[in-house]
Amino acid sequence: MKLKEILSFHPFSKQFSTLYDIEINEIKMDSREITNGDLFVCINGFTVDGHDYVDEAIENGAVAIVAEKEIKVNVPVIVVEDTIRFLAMAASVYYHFPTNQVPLIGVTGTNGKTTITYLLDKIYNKNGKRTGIIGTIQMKIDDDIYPIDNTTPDTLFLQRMIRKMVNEKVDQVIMEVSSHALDQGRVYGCDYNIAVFTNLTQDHLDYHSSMDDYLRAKSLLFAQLGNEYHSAKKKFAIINKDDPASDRLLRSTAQSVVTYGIDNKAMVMAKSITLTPSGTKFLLCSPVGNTVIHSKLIGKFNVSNMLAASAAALSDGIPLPVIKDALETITGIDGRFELVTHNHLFSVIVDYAHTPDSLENVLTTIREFAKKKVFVVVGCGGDRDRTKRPLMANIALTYADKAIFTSDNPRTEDPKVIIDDMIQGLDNLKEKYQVIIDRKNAINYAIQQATEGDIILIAGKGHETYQQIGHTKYHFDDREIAKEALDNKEI
Ligand SMILES: CC(=O)N[C@H]1[C@@H](OP(=O)(O)OP(=O)(O)OC[C@H]2O[C@@H](n3ccc(=O)[nH]c3=O)[C@H](O)[C@@H]2O)O[C@H](CO)[C@@H](O)[C@@H]1O[C@H](C)C(=O)N[C@@H](C)C(=O)N[C@H](CCC(=O)O)C(=O)O
Ligand SMILES: Nc1ncnc2c1ncn2[C@@H]1O[C@H](COP(=O)(O)OP(=O)(O)OP(=O)(O)O)[C@@H](O)[C@H]1O
Ligand SMILES: N[C@H](CCC[C@H](N)C(=O)O)C(=O)O
Ligand SMILES: [Mg+2]
Repeated sequence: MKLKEILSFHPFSKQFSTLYDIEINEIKMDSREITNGDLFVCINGFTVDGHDYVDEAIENGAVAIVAEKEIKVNVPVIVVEDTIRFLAMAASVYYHFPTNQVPLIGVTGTNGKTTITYLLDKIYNKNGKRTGIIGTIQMKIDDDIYPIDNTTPDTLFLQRMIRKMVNEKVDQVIMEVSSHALDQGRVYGCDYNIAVFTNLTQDHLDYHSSMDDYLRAKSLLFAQLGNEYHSAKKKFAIINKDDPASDRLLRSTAQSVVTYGIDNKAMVMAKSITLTPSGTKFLLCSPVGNTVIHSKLIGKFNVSNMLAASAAALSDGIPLPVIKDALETITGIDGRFELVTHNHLFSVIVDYAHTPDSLENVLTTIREFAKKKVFVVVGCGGDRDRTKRPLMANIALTYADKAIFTSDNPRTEDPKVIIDDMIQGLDNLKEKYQVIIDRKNAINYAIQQATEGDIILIAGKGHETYQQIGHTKYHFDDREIAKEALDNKEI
């Protein structure tokens, strides 16, 4: 595509029309990925400033540069106010506006995003639609899997992947939208037809300056739904009335709203809930009818997730019996409340709880069914919100009989310092916890200690198949380690 075409959205694009008749191979934001004929867009990031890599980009073959300041080089430089905004618009143009060509659901909130995207995936599949998913676990088109690094990828990758989905005739794209992505403009230009809000509880306060700032980021998804009622897509905001943030989000959009809730009056509700160790039963009540759901998913929080998915699907006109069929077919989500198979008389559960609220939800659920002792093996991620560490340790000790505090992904932090953050002020509860820095040893220890009827929760890493120490990811899978430990345990 010609550079002047990429620049067509620019407010002063006419001034480029004769100047920039250059053919662009691809748009790139990383100098290391530049090959001959690419356009390099300089992003001033959190770690480094892309403007410092212009020379490298040109050496690698960049034929033009987009920057926030004048740079003296021997290729054209287009100066813009905000390169992040430019990048998103340019990517949309370059990939021919893929999100205008396929319905797109965005799911945001602290917990439950991945779960809801997989519930929606099943519902749309049961409704005869081909789906594409983008989120924490992977990117997926039908059953083809593509690994991704972030829950919500950067603009270029995102637009490219949605273009791929459109080309492969996907009928519905379902994606998680993280607060980082909203804040960093990774989803600028995405044309959503449905935006779903799960809940807002503490996380990411290393990144957001306050809970209010965190909520502001989440609200951008709802603002992005737009104010016009005659666009090509019918648009709906799906809001959890059980969360105190719901009012603020409701006010962020002018589009139609569908509310859901368990404890507060909403349009889509769950009534007569029965929670058991092997599943959940509830009456799904909606404006188009009621139906009983027998689900294999465990815990009240998963009822909330099922309501969110149902509300979104109902707003899109999917019949209630299809929704029921899908919710009843799903046996579980990878690494979420996943029971590790065993021949022992105690249970091992691997779960992705890595926030105070999710840990509390999972542990209270387990506590309700536990007949004997509950063990929890848990750590906190490095280079992430430090203030959630003592909260998570407190929750572990409140609901479990014994906690083993260990490493999650330490990243560039000293794992011992992370655990010290967790256990600060807990000296009086020393007999209730053990510190074992090595996660494998911690899991082994818990499994050795457990006896008949006990439950062990291994929290924080769920589906992850790596442990990140420093900048390196080593193979590590809680489920594999637990199975190995179970095999070695003498009965
Ligand atoms: C804090 C944060 O969000 N950082 C994101 C940010 O990276 P950054 O600002 O540090 O980038 P940088 O390294 O400073 O580089 C700046 C620019 O220079 C370029 N560069 C850099 C080096 C070089 O040699 N040449 C070069 O051109 C880079 O390509 C980039 O364009 O922009 C990158 C590209 O979009 C992201 O991949 C990166 O996510 C990092 C990896 C990350 O860990 N993010 C986490 C916190 C995150 O986003 N998590 C959420 C999920 C959270 C949740 O809800 O649980 C997610 O969506 O995954
Ligand atoms: N609705 C919910 N409310 C509270 N906790 C939940 C809810 N749904 C799931 N959880 C807990 O949160 C964990 C993560 O769930 P899930 O992966 O669906 O959330 P997520 O929002 O995608 O997380 P991430 O921010 O890491 O992408 C689960 O393993 C479970 O412990
Ligand atoms: N998307 C989350 C995942 C956290 C998972 C946990 N295992 C950790 O490493 O802290 C984040 O990047 O904060
Ligand atoms: Mg997720």
